[in-house]
Amino acid sequence: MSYRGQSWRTAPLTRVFAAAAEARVHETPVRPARRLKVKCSPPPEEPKPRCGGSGATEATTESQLPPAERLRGPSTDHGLRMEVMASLFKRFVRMKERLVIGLAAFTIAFTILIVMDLQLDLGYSGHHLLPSHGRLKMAEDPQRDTVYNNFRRKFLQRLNTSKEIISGSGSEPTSVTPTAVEIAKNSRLRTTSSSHSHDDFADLREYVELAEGVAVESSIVRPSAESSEDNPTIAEVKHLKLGSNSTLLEKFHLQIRRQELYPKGSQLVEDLLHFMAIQPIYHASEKSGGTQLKLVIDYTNKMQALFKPMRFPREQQTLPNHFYFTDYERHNAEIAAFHLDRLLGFRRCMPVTGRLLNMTTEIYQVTDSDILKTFFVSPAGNLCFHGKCSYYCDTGHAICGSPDTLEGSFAAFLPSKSAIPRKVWRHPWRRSYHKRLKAQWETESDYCNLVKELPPYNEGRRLLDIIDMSIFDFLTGNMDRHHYETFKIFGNETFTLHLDNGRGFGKPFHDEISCLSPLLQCCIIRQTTLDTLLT
Ligand SMILES: Nc1ncnc2c1ncn2[C@@H]1O[C@H](COP(=O)(O)OP(=O)(O)OP(=O)(O)O)[C@@H](O)[C@H]1O
Ligand SMILES: [Mn+2]
Repeated sequence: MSYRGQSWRTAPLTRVFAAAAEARVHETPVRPARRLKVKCSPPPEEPKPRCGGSGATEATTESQLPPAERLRGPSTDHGLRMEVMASLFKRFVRMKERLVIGLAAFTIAFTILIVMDLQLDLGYSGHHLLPSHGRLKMAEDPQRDTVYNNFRRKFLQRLNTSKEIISGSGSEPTSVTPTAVEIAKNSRLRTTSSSHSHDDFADLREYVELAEGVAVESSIVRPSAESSEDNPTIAEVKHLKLGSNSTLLEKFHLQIRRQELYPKGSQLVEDLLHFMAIQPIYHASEKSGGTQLKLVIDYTNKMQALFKPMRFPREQQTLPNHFYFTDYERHNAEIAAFHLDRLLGFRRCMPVTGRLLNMTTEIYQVTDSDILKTFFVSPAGNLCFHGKCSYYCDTGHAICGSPDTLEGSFAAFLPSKSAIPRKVWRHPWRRSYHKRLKAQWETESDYCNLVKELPPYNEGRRLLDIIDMSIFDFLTGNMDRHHYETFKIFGNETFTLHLDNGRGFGKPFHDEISCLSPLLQCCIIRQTTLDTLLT
C-alpha cells in the first residue's frame, strides 16, 4: 500500500503501519483508481504528489517502495513516531491559537452587541439598566447628605394631598388615564372626610429667615436687590413717544420696564385681554420657530396675537408613558400660566386669553395658501388643518374643529425683534431631551456652584430669576424649560421672560420636584417670592 496517493497529513501514519498491513495487501482486492480520493493540496515542505495520473491503478505493494524505506528497522519506527508526535504537537498549537483568536473575536462582538443594545434600546439585554420609558430619576443616592436630600427629608415629608392619585381604590395602575375631573372628584371625596388645619410653615420660616449676624451673601433668603429708581420703560430707553393713533399693543410695549412687563393692577392688561378675545380677525399666518403649530393673528388695526390651538380635551392629562418632550402643548396651560405668573407678582408673562374661533371665517378665509393646502374634512365631518412645522404638523396631529369651532389661546404679541431685540439664553438647568441621558445638573448636586461662577449668574438678579422661574415651573408642572429670553436693551439687569408655558398643567395631581432643582441646589430664594408663597 503506497502513501503517495494519500493526503500529506496521513502519509507518515501509512508508513508506520505499512509493514503490518503488508500481509493483508496480498489478500485485499485492488481497488480501482476512481474510488480513491486524492487530495491535491500538498504541504509546502513535501514533493508534489501525482494528481490524476494516467488512469492506472494506485494500489502498490511494499515491494514497490524505495529500498531505503524497506531497509528501515526499529530506530526508523522511533523516528517516525517522533515525527508523528511533532506533527500532532504543531496541530495542537495551531488549534490553540485559533481558539484564542476565536474567543477574543467573540468577546469583542458580544461587547459591541451589549453596548448597541443599551444605546439603541433593542432589548436583547433585558433592560437591566433602565426601562425604556421609565422616568429619569435624580441620580443621587437618597441617603446622601446633600442639600436636595436634606430638603426632601425635612420639608417634603408632610402629607401631600396633591400627589398623583390613581383612579379606583386599588393600587393597580389602570391602562386608561383618568381625567382631571374624575380625579378631582375622587380627591374631594377624600379630603372632605378629614379636616385640614392651615399650615403656616413656621418651621420653614425659622429655618430660612435671615438670622442676625449672618451675611446676606450666605443667607438663604435674599432681598431683591433691584433699585426701584433704575427701572426705565422701553419708551424711556428708546426715547419713543406714544402717537395719538397708537394701538393698545403699542402702548403696552412702550410701558414694559426693566423689571417687569407691566405694573401691578394694570388696566392696560385687562383692555388687551378683552381686545384679543373679541376683535375681528383680519389675517392669520403661520408663526415659525418652536416645535408646535402657532398662528400669528392680525387684527384690523395692526394689533397682533400669538394663537395656539386646543389639541385635545382640557381634561386630558399627559399620558403616563409620555416624556415632557413628546407631550403636546395645552392652550389652557398658556392661559393659566399667565394668571399664575400675575398672582405670584412676577409679571413676566405676556397677557394671554382664551377665545373660540370659527375656523371657516376666522382662519380658512383669512389665511395664506401654505396653510390652506393643509385643510381637510375628517371622517367625523370636522374641519381640520395641520400647517407646517418641525414636529407635530401632519394628518395624524391635525387640529380639528367641532365641526369648525376651535378653541385656542391668544397671547399679546411681543415687540418686533427688529425694534426691540431679545437675547435667547440656554437655561442652565435644561433637561437632556433624551429618554435615557441625564443632564449634568441631574447627576451633580453641587451643580449650582458651577453656575454661580458664570456670568450672568455670578452677580445681580439673574440667578434669583432662574429660581423664581423654577418655582413657577414647579407650580405649573412645566418640565419643558430649555431656553429663556430677555430684552437686550435692558442689559443683564433685567427680568427673564416667562414664555412658552404650553407644556404645563399636564399632570395636575403630580408634584415634579425636579423642577425645583435650581432652588434646591442653590438654596437661595428671593425674599419677595418667599413672602408671596407663604402668605
Ligand atoms: N407672545 C409672543 N409674541 C411673539 N413672539 C412670541 C411670543 N411668545 C413666544 N414667541 C416667540 O415664538 C417662538 C416660539 O414660541 P414658543 O416657544 O411658545 O413655541 P413652541 O412651539 O411652544 O416652542 P417649543 O417647541 O420650544 O416648545 C419663541 O422663540 C418666541 O421667541
Ligand atoms: Mn412650547
